[in-house]
Amino acid sequence: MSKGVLMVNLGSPDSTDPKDVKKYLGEFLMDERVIDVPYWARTLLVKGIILNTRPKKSAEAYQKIWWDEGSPLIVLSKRLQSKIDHNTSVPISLAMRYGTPSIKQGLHELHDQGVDEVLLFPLYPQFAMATTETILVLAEELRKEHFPEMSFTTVPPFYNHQDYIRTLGNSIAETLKDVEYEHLLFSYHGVPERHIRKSDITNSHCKIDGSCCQSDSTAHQFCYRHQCFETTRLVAEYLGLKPNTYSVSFQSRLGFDPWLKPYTDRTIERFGKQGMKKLAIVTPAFVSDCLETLEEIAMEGEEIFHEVGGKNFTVVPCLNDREEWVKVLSRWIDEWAHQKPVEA
Ligand SMILES: C=CC1=C(C)c2cc3[nH]c(cc4nc(cc5[nH]c(cc1n2)c(C)c5CCC(=O)O)C(CCC(=O)O)=C4C)c(C)c3C=C
Ligand SMILES: [Fe+2]
Repeated sequence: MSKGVLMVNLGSPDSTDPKDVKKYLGEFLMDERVIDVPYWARTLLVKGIILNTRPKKSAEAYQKIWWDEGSPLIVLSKRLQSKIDHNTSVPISLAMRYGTPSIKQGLHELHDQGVDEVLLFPLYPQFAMATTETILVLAEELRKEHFPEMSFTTVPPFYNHQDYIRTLGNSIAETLKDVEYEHLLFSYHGVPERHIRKSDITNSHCKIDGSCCQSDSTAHQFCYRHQCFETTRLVAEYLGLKPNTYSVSFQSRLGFDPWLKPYTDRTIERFGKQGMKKLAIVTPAFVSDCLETLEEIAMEGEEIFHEVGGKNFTVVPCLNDREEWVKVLSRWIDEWAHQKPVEA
């Protein structure tokens, strides 16, 4: 048996050309775990409505953050992969759930190196059906069809892992060490409330009423909302943050269904209107900076804050290819690679 790792992130369009953005959004939004309505309704919504207007708007947003080497999300994921590759002895491939390099390409790359035992590593701290689950489902479909000799092990969501909490906490502390701020906002990517209910394995726990995420439940294993609150609680504890100096919000909603609240844009606006002048924001649902952090938070978020009288707006960068993070991931991979197979 030969081991290898497939790290998977979300993906980006191939370029900022609206045609490429349309292709990417088409693949992304036609995923039944992202827009979870029946196929006919999804087709009508995505191909009949969203893809007629959104690609132009999204392409303009991508143009504001695009780097000479390409999409920040892809460039940063590649830098992370390359640094981990230097630290570990097992082959590491990188794939994107949407766009390129695809999961199929990543598995082929490992297959060509003789790998038959794969560690699937979704690059998401918190579980969501629109992120972790869709990666695992697609990878398994591809395995059955094209790589039946391969076996998979999965890295579980690491939202409460002490190594992740420490690394995130240190990165926040480093960014904010000489910064004056009145409040630290933990802004997570939003999901429709319906997604949270669908992922409730008990079918009865989830109320999305502010209290269910705090009580003990096996449902939390798959509850994005609970996991976001836990990451926040643990980081706040690690940093010794005082109550009421930090809070949680959810960004990037799409469509008219209720999404997780409070919404980040409205929270920033409210803070400014209440007279807050110095706000810091961290985005722990993303391990790599991307459109959602560089444009929606660092540009749009700052504009909203300034419009309502806010002054200092500080954004904590994602973990990206930070040395401490590279060391943590390399160690996790090495520990998996060198563990002995369980005897039958
Ligand atoms: C129904 C739509 C969407 C759900 C649900 C959703 C969940 C979700 N997404 C991320 C991470 C990222 N999303 C990004 C971009 C993005 N997300 C959606 C829609 C949903 N996301 C759209 C339409 C887009 C594209 C841009 C746009 O048109 O606004 C990105 C950035 C990609 C990049 O190229 O930089 C990330 C990362 C998470 C973690 C998540 C659920 C927890
Ligand atoms: Fe998204």
